[in-house]
Formats: sequence, structure tokens, C-alpha cells
Amino acid sequence: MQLEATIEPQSENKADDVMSDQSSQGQLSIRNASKVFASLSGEGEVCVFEDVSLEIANGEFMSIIGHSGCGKSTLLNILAGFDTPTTGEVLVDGKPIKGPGLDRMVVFQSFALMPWMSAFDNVRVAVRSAFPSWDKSQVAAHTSRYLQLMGLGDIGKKMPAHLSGGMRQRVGLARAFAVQPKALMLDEPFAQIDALTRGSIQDELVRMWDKAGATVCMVTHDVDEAILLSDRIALMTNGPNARVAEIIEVDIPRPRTREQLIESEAYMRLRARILRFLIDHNRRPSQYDDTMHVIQAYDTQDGDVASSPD
Ligand SMILES: Nc1ncnc2c1ncn2[C@@H]1O[C@H](COP(=O)(O)OP(=O)(O)OP(=O)(O)O)[C@@H](O)[C@H]1O
Repeated sequence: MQLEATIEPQSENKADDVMSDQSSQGQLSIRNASKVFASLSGEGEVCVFEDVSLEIANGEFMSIIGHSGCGKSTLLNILAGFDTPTTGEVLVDGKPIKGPGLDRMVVFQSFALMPWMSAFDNVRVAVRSAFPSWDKSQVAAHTSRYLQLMGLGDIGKKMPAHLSGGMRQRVGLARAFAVQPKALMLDEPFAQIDALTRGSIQDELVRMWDKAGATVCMVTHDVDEAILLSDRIALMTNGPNARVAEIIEVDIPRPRTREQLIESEAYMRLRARILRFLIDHNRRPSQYDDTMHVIQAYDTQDGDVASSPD
């Protein structure tokens, strides 16, 4: 990914002590959006989702849950500016999103680090792009700071290939937060990380989000993760023609811990409601192409929705 070449720098520099800077929040709006792709069989088109509207407030943590194929990643790509809706509009702070920008950073399941660069340089390149007027030492200090905030103080010189999945995702999050985006798009960021590591990185994410104040939109299949992290959770029906069926408020006070959640009636109620929704929508998306049949299943033990190719 050529960050420097393709992404606009931030319009203004901010003080180095950004972790308390609440001005980095951004409101995300998706209004009556639909997305139509050419069908995979090459014949005709398919409408992945339609009439989707979401207002994600400044500093809010919103998660999107739905079965495979309902268009969650497509929605994130549209918010990130990598794609456009077929109809409807997407806005950040009331202005149309016209392409990618460092005001909206994406963290991918696959980490998306540049493999030929050290962990430090992966973050530094993004910081340099975001704050072009900073000198080398400012950029380096800022980079080190964010690596340290993600618990990566010692591994800056290592190449991504020499890091565990958890560490790579810490670098991805450090890079995303270091540019002080208005909004963060997280596409199943913990899906490839083992359960124990996942918990500690989730805690770090919440800590960083709490201090930085960025708006977050996260796609996940993990119901427990969504409840632990989110202010609200949007539930999508199956594609094609998926819609946002309901938006659930997570009325559990912060800070939240897993131990407290296990004892919490509100948590059990929310979990049951979301799992019920997913079970009710656990059907084969028959209108899609034969080439993309998907079987969905969930393990109601761990609240994780899994998908496997037919
Ligand atoms: N560029 C594209 N061209 C054609 N079809 C596409 C394109 N991108 C996505 N699709 C189709 O759109 C549908 C939604 O894809 P998307 O990845 O957004 O779903 P998702 O809900 O994120 O699924 P998952 O949970 O499996 O990641 C899928 O059927 C996919 O094949």
C-alpha cells in the first residue's frame, strides 16, 4: 500500500500530545446507500445491500454484525473511500467521502503491513504522510510513542514476517491511531488472533479509543467482542438486498471487563437477542450465484459466527 502516494495528508498539524485531543472525532453518515456489483457468474447484477442508513456519532464505537455476504466489508470500504455506493451518500462530518484519506484509517483482518519495512517504518511512513511539516525527529518520536502505547516498544526494528499475528495487529493499530484519524474502520481486526492475545489487544484498543476519541466502525462476527467494545451494534439481514434490520444500544456502563460482563444480566440479554437474530437469519442466501454459496453456522458456545465455503 503506497500511503504517501495515494492518501491526502491531514489538513492541519496537531500537538504531539494527541491522546487527549477530542477534536479528532468525526461523524460518519451512510444515507440510503445501496451497492450493486456485476454478478460473479458474469450475467446480470446483484444488489448486495440496499437502503442502508447509519449515523455514527462523533467518538462513537459502532459495530456491524451480519452473516457472510451481507456486505459488511463493502460498507467499510465505502466509508474508507476505497469504493462508492451505487445509490445514496456517505459523509464524514457532513462532507461527501470522495476517496481514501488519513482522516479515516482502516485496520484489516490480514494486518496489511508493508512486508519490506520494519514495524517502526510501517508506522513512520504513515505519520510522515499525515504530518508532512514535521521534521524527522518529531516523526520518529511520535512513531515510537504510538508503538509503545501498543506495547511494542522493543520490536520496532523487526520485520512483519518475524512478528506474531497479535504483534502485527498491534503495529496496524499503532499505525492507525498514530495518524490521529477522525474515524477508524476495523474489518474483523481480531479474527486471525488467538483468543488470549485477542483479549489484551481489545483492551488496548479500548484504551486508545477512549483517549484519542476517534469514531470507530467495526465489522465483526464475534457477538461477545461486539458487546464488550461497542456503544451500538447494527444488525444486518442477509444479502443480497441486505438491510440494517435493527440497531441495538449496548446499555452496559464503561469501563467494561469480561469478568463483569459474565455476571451482567444486560450482557446476557443482549447476547441472547443478537444470537436469536443471527439464528433467525441463518439461511442459505439462495439468490446469490452458485459460485459463492456459503454455509453459515454458529457456535453458540462462544458467540462467534463462522462461515465456510460450500
Ligand atoms: N468487487 C466486487 N465485485 C463483485 N462482487 C463483489 C465485490 N466485492 C464484494 N462482492 C460481493 O459482495 C458480497 C458482499 O461482500 P462483503 O465482503 O462485503 O460481505 P461481508 O458481509 O463482509 O462478508 P464476510 O462476513 O464473509 O466478510 C459478496 O457476495 C461478494 O462476493
